[in-house]
Amino acid sequence: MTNHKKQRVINCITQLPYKIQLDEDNNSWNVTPLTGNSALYSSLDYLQDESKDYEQIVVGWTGEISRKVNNNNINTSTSSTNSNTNDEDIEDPLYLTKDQMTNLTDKLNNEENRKNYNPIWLLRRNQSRWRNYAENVIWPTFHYILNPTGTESIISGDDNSIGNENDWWYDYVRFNEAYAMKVGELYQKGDVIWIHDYYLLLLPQLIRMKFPNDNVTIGYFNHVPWPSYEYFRCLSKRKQILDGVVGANKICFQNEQFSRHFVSSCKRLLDSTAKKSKNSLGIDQYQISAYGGDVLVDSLPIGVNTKLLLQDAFTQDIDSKVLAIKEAYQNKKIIIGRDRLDSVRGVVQKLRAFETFLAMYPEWRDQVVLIQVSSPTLKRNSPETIKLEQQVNELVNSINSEYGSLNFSPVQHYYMRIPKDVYMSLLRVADLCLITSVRDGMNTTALEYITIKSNISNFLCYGNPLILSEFSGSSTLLKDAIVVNPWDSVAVAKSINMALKLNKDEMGSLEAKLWDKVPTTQSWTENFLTSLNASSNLANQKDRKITPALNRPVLLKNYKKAERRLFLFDYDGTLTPIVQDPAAAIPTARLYSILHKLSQDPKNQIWIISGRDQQFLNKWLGSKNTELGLSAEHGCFVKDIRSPDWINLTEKTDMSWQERVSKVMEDFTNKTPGSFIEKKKVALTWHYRRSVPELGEYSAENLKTELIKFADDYGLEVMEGKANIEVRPRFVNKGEIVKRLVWHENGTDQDLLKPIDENITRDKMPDFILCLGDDSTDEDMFRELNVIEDKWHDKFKDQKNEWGHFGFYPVKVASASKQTVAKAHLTDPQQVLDTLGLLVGDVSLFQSAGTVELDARGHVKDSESSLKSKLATEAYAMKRSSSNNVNNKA
Ligand SMILES: O=P(O)(O)OC[C@H]1O[C@H](O[C@H]2O[C@H](CO)[C@@H](O)[C@H](O)[C@H]2O)[C@H](O)[C@@H](O)[C@@H]1O
Ligand SMILES: [Mg+2]
Repeated sequence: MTNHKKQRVINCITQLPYKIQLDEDNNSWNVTPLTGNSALYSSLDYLQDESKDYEQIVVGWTGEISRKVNNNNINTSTSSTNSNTNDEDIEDPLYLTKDQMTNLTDKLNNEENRKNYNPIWLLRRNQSRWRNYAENVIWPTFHYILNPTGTESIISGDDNSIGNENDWWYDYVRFNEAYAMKVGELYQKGDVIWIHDYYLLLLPQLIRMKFPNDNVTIGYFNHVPWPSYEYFRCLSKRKQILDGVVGANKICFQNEQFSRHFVSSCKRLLDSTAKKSKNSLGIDQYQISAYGGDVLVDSLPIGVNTKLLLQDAFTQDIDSKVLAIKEAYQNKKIIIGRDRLDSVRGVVQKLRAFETFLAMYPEWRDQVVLIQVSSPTLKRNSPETIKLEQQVNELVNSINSEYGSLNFSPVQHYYMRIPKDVYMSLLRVADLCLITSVRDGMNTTALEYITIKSNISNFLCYGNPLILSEFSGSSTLLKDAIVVNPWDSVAVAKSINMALKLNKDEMGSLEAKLWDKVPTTQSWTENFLTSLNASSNLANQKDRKITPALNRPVLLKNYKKAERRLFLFDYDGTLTPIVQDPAAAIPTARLYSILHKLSQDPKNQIWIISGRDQQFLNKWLGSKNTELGLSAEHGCFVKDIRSPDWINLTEKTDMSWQERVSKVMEDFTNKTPGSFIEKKKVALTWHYRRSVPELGEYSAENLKTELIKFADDYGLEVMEGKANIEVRPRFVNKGEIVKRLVWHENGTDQDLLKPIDENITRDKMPDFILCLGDDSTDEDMFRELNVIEDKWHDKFKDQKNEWGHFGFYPVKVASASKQTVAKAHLTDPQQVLDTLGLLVGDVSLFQSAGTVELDARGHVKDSESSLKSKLATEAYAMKRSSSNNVNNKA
C-alpha cells in the first residue's frame, strides 16, 4: 500500500469552537462546545475526521476565558468583583501559568478528540476588547448599517474608557498579528493557509510579510456579506483592510454578488484591474491585479453536513418530539422561524408580515401558529439589542392580543438558545419556514430546512415550502424558494397565504427544484481547497511572483538599530501622488516635515533620485533642505548633500540626438491633442496624460517604435513612464547613481567624478538602505541593490544583521500588479509617508499592520507593559503555588 502524504491545512478561525472556563480551585479547564457557526465547524470536523487528502491544524482565539471560583484563596485582580466567593463566572483579567496554558491545549487535543487545536492567548483585562473593531465597525458596515462611531453599542477598553474606533483598530491589528505569529510558528513549506472571516482581514498580508521568500498559499473566505462599494468606502480603514486581504491567493465569498462588490472596491480603491471569466463550477471569477500580485476572487456558497443532519434529525426521540408538537397544535399549520436576535435577521419584519397576513386573511386566524425562536447574541445587553427586544415583545403581544384567545396565541416566541433536538423537531414539523433577514451571508437554517424537508419520514417531511428573503445570501443559491422582499409586509403576507395553500404536488415540485442545490460541507471544503491550490499554482508561475507588503515593524526595528542609513527616494508617484499637470506635483507640508525630521538625524543620508530636472528639484527640495542629495534627469546631474554645485555626468556626451528626438516628438504632439513635450537639459519627455486615453496610448506605442529605430545609433534609452515616453543617454541611469552612493563611506562627501571603489570595508558602508520608487526607471535602482546584495553575500557573509540580511529594503510603490525586482511594496505615496512617519515617530506602529511579536496578553513583546504583565504573571504563579502548599498542608 502506498503511503499517501496528506497536505497540511492551517485553518485560522476567529475563535476555537468552545466556551472555555478556568476552574481555579481545581486547577482544571471546563470546555463546552459552542453553538452557532455550524457550517464552519462541520467543515473543521470533516477535515479532521474524514478528509483523505488533508491534515488539519486549527488556529483560533480562546474567546473570553471565564473563571469559576469557589473560594477566595487567590485574588490577583485589581477589580472588586474578584473578591466574590461564589461559584460563578468572573470576567476579570486573567493571569495564567505556562502549565495552565499547556493543560488547556492538551485538553483540546486529547486523544479522544485527536484535534490539532492551537489556541491564541489574548488575556488582557476586558477580553472582549478584541471584538470591538470587527463587531462594531466591520460587521455593521458589511450588513449595510452605518454607525460611524459604534459607541452606542459597546463600552470597552482596558481602562473602562468608552471605546473609540482608533483604539479598536489597534486591537484589531494586534488580534491579526497574534494569529500571524502563531501561523509563523506552525507553518511548514507546502502548507496551505485558510483564513476565515472578517475578524482576520489583515492576516493574509501579515502572513505574506512573515514569509517574504516563500510563495505561501493563502485562501480567505468571507462568511458574511461583502457590501457594495458605496458602503465599503465609508470605512475609514478601507484601504488597510483591502491591502490586508489581497495578500491571499484566493478570496472567496458566499455568492457572486458579494464577489462583484469586492472587485468593485478593489478597482476603485486599489486601482486594480479585473479579468472576468467562469470557474470550473460555472461561477463568475475575477483575476484581479492588486498590489504586487494577481488574486483570484470568486464565490462558493457554504454547505451543511447533510448526511449528519439527516442522521440527527430522524431518530425515535425526535419522532416523539415531532408528534408532541403536532398534538399541541392540532389542526393548525405551523410556521417556524429561527434567527439570531440582531437587527439584520428581520425578526421585526417577520412579525409585521405575519400580523399583516392575519389581518388580510381572516380565514387563517386560529388556524396558523408562528413558532419563532430568537437566539440571543453576544451583545445581548447593548442598547440596540435591548431596544430590539422591546420592539419584538411589543409586536408579539400586540399580535397575540389582537388575534389570539385565552387558549391560543398565534405567535409563540422563544428568546433563547434551543437544543439541537428541539431545533430538528421544529424543522421537521414545520408546514412553512419563514426567513425574512434584511441582510445575511448564508442562512444555514434555510439549507438545513431544505435538507430535512427533502427526506421522507413517518411524518411526511417531504416538500414543505420555504419563504426566503431576497436579501439573504442564500437567495441566489435557492432561487426556487418563494423569494420575498421582507420590507414589503403585504407581499410577504400574500406569499404566506400562497405557500400554505399549495397542494402536495405543488409543494413537491417546488421542493424538488431546491434540495439538490444545497451544498454539502464536504463539497464546499474540497472545492475551496482544490481551487486554492490551483490558484496558487498559477501565482507560482514565474511571471506572477507575488510581492509582499513592506513589513513596517521590522523596518522600524532595523532602522533603530542601524548606524549608517541611506535613503534613496524617487520623487513623482513615490513622494507625491501622480497628478495631471507635472508642475502641480509639489511637496506637501507633511512631506517637508518628514524629510526635515529624517535629515536631522546625523545617521541618515537622504537622496532624491528623480527624472525631474535640476531646476524643479532645486526649487522644491534643495532650496528647502540642504541636507538632501539630489539626482536629476534619471542620473544625468547630481548634487551632493549640503553642496550647492551640480555635477553634469553627461557633459562629454554628444547631444545631437536631442534635435532628432524633438522632431519626432513634435510630430506626435501635433497628432495627439493634449500631449506636450517637457524639455529638460538632457532628457526629453513626451507626456500624454491629458490626451484622450486610447489615442494617447496608441500614439505612445507608435512614438516608441519610431524612437527605437534610431536609439541604438545614439546610445539612447527610450523609456515608458507613467503616461509619458522619455529619452535619455543609456549610460546614465538611476542604478548607476545608487551604485555610487552605496559603495561609499556613508556620511562623507562624494567625489562624483572619481571611479567607484568596491574595496571599501563593510563598516563604512550603509547598514540600512530604504529605496523607494514607483516607475520602470526605478527598477534600475532595485536591480543595482540586488546586485550589490549578491556581492555582499560573497564578500561579507558573516556580517549580516539579526534578520539575516544587510538591511536592504528595495520597495516598489505600486498601485497595480506590477512585476518588479523589488523585495516588497507599498501601495501609494500616502503609505510611503505613513511609513516614513513611522520612522520619525509621527505615526503609530499600529496604524498599519506588520509582523509585531506579541506576548500572551497582547502586549508588544519586551515593551514596558509586557514586562509589567510578566511580573504580574509571575506573582500570580507564586501565589498559586503558595496557596496550593497551604491547602496541601491543611
Ligand atoms: O523619477 P520621477 O521622480 O518619478 O519622475 C518621473 C517623471 O515624473 C513627472 O511626470 C510624471 O508625473 C507627473 C506629475 O504627477 C504626471 O503629470 C506625468 O503624467 C508623469 O509622467 C515629470 O514630469 C517627468 O519629468 C519625470 O521624468
Ligand atoms: Mg516616480
